[in-house]
Amino acid sequence: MDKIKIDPTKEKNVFSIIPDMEQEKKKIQGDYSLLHLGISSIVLGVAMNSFLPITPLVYIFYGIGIGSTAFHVTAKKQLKYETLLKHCNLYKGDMLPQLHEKKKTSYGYCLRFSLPPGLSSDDFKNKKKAIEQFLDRRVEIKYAHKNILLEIYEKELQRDYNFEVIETKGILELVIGHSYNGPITVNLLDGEPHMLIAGETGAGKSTVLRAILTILILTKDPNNVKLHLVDLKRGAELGIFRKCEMVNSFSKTPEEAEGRLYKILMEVERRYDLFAQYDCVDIKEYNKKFKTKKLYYQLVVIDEFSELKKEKDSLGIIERLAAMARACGIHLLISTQRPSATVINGDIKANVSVVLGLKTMNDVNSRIVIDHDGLSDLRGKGHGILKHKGKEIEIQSMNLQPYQARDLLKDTYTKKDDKNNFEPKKQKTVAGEVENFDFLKVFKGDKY
Ligand SMILES: Nc1ncnc2c1ncn2[C@@H]1O[C@H](COP(=O)(O)OP(=O)(O)OP(=O)(O)O)[C@@H](O)[C@H]1O
Repeated sequence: MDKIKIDPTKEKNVFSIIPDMEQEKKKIQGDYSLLHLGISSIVLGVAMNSFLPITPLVYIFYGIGIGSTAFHVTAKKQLKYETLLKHCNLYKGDMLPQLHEKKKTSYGYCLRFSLPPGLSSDDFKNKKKAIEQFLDRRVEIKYAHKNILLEIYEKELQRDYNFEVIETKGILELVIGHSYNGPITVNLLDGEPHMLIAGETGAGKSTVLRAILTILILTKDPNNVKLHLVDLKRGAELGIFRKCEMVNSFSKTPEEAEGRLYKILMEVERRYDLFAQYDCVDIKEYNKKFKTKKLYYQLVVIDEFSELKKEKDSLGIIERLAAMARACGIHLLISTQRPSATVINGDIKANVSVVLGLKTMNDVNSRIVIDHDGLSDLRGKGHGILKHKGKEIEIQSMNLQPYQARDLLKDTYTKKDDKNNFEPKKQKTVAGEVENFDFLKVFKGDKY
């Protein structure tokens, strides 16, 4: 590890400990004379303006003033990063990483560099501490598409957010947590229909899922949304929701889950037939046409969906649902603690585009989840990166413990719960919803 004792705010110190930086020092001094020229020109322009009528000369002074001040500021910024890279030995021969983009973000800045031949992303990552000392800021270094992303944090995200019920407008607009700019929501009816939550054990998947579902149940009309819960930890995590009116089915084992998924797939097919019959393109149009026989939206929630691979058809059905269910109002919210390439395969990735990446064990898993490193550096306990609509947002989920959720939900418990078995209340079928069809007979053996 490099030992550097400098005050990063004072360039003087930097140059005094790095002898080959003398030239940089001269350049910056040159830029300061530009700044002086800029300021004096503006002052002269203002002075002339108050004594003389506006003349072209005044404009020339203003022009020189503004131009040279701007040049000074840009050159100084550029030099700051060049100095940083040189100071941290991040160059090869006389080639520095090239700065391609500097973006203002909710947390500070993100710089995108390409690397010169011979310099690797690991070289960059090994210098994380040195860069942090130089900039006096927390940084994250990520590798994405052959570029290095250097995220500079001007602010820190709070570590603990108490749970609060946040109302959202959309029928399936989920509250994920807090970012630097306040609560963050994802509307599954607005372009990106399915969501994945991935992270190692203890990363906070169950807690964030609990908070999302509690808010959904407390704030949305159960006549518009129904939930299918699949909890392959034998019902231990999602069990607190099973008696809620909004919950349509609850599966605790891979076999039960497979049966339920077949049934949901049949419902997808039935809805497509309905749309074809009544000349509608999707659920929105259908519900507009048939106001008294509306189809409800369905959210299929699967906690630990990698467990489903024991039932050979289940992953295939999930892939199929992810690919075709959106137009008919059926959406997926799936979580896994095994973000391997076989679980989060190409089909899932292509169709489940909203991703909440929580802490992962290593960079390989991070790349599988969000396409670049970074998740292994998170703090855990609900600290995550949300990928949504082409953006990435650092979030902290709200802390909702099971006993708190149970307390909040008790008024929504409308179902009997005998010996832990879920007895779904006989649903009034909407527009002839599939209920008692022998789906297994029909689908077993079919290829999905
Ligand atoms: N947003 C949060 N704020 C504070 N503490 C949290 C938060 N999320 C999770 N935790 C704490 O972190 C621990 C692990 O959380 P949780 O059980 O949700 O993780 P998990 O990813 O579901 O783990 P597993 O896969 O082993 O079930 C718990 O003690 C929980 O209280």
